[in-house]
Amino acid sequence: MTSALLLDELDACADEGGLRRLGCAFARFIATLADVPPCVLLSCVLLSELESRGDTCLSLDDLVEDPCAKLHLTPEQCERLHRAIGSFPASKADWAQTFSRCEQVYTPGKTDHHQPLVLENDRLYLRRFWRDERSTARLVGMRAQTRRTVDPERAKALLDKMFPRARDEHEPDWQKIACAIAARSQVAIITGGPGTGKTYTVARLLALLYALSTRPQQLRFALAAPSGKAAVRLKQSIDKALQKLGDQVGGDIDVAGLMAAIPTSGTLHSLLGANPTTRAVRHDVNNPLDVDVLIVDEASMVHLEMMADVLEALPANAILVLLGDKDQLSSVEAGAVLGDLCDGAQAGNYDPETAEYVLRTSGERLPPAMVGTGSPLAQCTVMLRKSHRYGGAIGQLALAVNANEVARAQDILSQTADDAVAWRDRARQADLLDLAVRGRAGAEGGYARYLELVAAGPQDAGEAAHEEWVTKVLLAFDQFRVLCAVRQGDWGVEGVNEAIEQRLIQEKFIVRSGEWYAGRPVMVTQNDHAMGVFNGDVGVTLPDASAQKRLRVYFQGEVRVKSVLPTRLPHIETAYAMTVHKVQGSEYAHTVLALPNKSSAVVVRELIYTGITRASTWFTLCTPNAAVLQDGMYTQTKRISGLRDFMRQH
Ligand SMILES: Nc1ncnc2c1ncn2[C@@H]1O[C@H](COP(=O)(O)OP(=O)(O)OP(=O)(O)O)[C@@H](O)[C@H]1O
Repeated sequence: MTSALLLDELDACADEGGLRRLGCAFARFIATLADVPPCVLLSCVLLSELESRGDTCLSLDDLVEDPCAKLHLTPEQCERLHRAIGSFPASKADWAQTFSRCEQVYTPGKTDHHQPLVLENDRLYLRRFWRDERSTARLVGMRAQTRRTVDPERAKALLDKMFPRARDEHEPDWQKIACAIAARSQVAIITGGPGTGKTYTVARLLALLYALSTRPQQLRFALAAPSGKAAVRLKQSIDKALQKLGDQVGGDIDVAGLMAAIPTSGTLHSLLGANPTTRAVRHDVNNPLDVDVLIVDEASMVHLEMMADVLEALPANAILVLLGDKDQLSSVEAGAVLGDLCDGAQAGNYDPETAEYVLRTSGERLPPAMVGTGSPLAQCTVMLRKSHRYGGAIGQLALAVNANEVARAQDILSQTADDAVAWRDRARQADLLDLAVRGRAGAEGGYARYLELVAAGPQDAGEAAHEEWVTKVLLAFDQFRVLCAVRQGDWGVEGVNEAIEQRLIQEKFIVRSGEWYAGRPVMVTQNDHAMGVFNGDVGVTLPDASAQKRLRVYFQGEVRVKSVLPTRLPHIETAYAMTVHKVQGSEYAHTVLALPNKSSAVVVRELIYTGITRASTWFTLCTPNAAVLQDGMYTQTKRISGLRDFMRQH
């Protein structure tokens, strides 16, 4: 009876917009399977809500405090739920007992009936997240314990060639250390902020593996990233780094042979042969990937399910290298895998045996404070600590935000000596629109530049001139971007896009007669394999090369531009302004970050850090209310996950 009452109250909360319907439907489904106490049904709804926020499980500690508090409901709605439930288990042990008595909850050690819920390590899981966390921990743990044999003299000779030491350099060369460590590992993690040389390092790692291999011509490499754009960027950066390396090392390493052996880079979805509609993958433990070395870039964006799939599909003797910035926003979907795996990366936690190996193979001495005891994975993890891209204000600002030094961040933002950083505080939306159209003094950017190119059109008739023009327009558009933290309101991506469009019409940069017009930038919001466009791809609408001036949307492909008819793109949104989440893995010469006028759970330190580090040359912060910056910097997202605990068990 109370269960029925609770389910009705939950539906009422969903009707009022306070809860996702999916969670309520899940609770109803569980109630049809067995006689389940109301507090367990509420936990089902909570699990579903938490999943939508990126958590993989529900901690019993949170339940003891107040299960309703986590639901973000009104006090009145909470009271109704409390009334329907009656009383809650009083302690963590009582909650654990309630769950373990429930038929629909599996507790490891008991008979497994494939129940939809699982209780382990004082956490309640939906079964698929429990399975993925366990399997990720098991497979990463197994790989971390496997050592490959490396000839230390040969490795040192190669590493010395690839990383010549500057005379005045006294700090350890973490890039060289990363290569030495990764060369003996079946799984390696190379983490670091933007411009710390993750790609530079991995290009050298590939050269090292190639040169150390007894059968280099047969080595099968694969490069992948969570988004198409990041995949394209990875291959371009590796090619560039290898070309330079070839000039540096001459004939000592067959860099040309290596470059020929490296295929184009793709998304993780395409690597695994994922079916976009069913989530099924073609490659798994029974049909493993045909690779010896897999490099995954932007690993902070890889969600739990994807990481578990990659690990399952990778042959046991293949080398997996994860590259990413552990401090960036986590994946949109549930999990914070890279952050969890990099738990001790800052501290190092290297064993004396690792320190000795690193010294022998690279000549680098690990700082004594970082040597002690650590997990097997810590022996395979390296954090790069020196930015080669930012010496100035942007780098300092990113560091201050990351270290939660609010006053220092505000000082850097307020200084006027360095044009790289500017702060528009107490901004009105009109200030943001000025920035969006013309940029600011001391910094290039503003959408006027690419729209002037659009208006000028190709220099000549013919396909070649058209393609040259399209490439220039896409390049110019990609120099500048307005980023928003939220979706709704005057400072959200929807309102800002609309306002920028109106301003561009007023200033006659665009002529809009319908939904589609020349110059309209759009972002794809759903993968479309048939059209070859993927979630997050950004293109610009332009007249095609024919005399009819029919509009097409042009995207930068890996080698050439590709185009799609607007009518073939049902899932897009205008992209003058984009959310910070959507631009992870991208970089613009000038980035403008607009924060909303009220603090919210979305504006957190990782988001501000990720926004700042999208800028390569100029960064402008636009805040209607400076308190939102402060509040955001103080707040760090803590995704609930049991991966760290599972890792400790392996
Ligand atoms: N040891 C080094 N010596 C000289 N230049 C370097 C070194 N390491 C990196 N760089 C240069 O610094 C720039 C940034 O390096 P890279 O792109 O590898 O960094 P990243 O960490 O992969 O950046 P992102 O966060 O954008 O992915 C590149 O131009 C690279 O050539």
